[in-house]
Amino acid sequence: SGTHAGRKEPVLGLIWAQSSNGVIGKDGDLPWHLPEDLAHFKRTTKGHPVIMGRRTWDSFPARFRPLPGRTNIVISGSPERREELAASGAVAVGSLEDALAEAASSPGSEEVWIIGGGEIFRNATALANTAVVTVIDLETDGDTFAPKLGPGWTFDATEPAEGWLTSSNGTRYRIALWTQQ
Ligand SMILES: CCc1nc(N)nc(N)c1OCCCOc1ncccc1N1CCC(C(F)(F)F)CC1
Repeated sequence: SGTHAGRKEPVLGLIWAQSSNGVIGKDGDLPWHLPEDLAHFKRTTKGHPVIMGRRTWDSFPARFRPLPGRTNIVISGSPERREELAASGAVAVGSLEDALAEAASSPGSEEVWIIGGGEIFRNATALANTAVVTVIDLETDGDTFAPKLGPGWTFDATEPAEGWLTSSNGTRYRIALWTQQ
């Protein structure tokens, strides 16, 4: 995406959108509508491999699957599901380790983006070196939550530095960048 191209080592990034109380999902969907975040998500991940869990793949409206212009790597423990996923345009693997190996040999692998969901994020926070978090100024309930970034993570910046951006639909949000050496 260029945002991180200045980095030396390859970017292994986590990208998610969350409410102010840490919700990232509810009943397999996003509990908000934020077009500017969709644009940010597409712009950041375009041209790079994306890694996701099977539930996140299932949460996409079918018209978005597979995300165009990037290798869609989906983690599923079920061999049957892996066959179905491969038939629908994903690269299906059985573990995060296999997903990272697949991503490393995919186009645009100087940046690899882990895009969800909660379980995958939790397993990846120890391995990733970048987190790009859309924080939405909204308290909402949900069933899936953002991971805690451990002590190795440093808060770098938000865009905008102060305050919030306001979406076309009035929702306020900002984008926070964290890194881990
Ligand atoms: C965008 C939501 C989003 N934001 C940031 N910043 N980081 C993410 N990791 C992320 O979650 C992507 C996977 C989950 O995504 C969806 N989950 C439920 C319903 C719809 C979706 N979307 C709709 C838009 C579509 C498009 F390709 F247009 F972006 C992708 C799938």
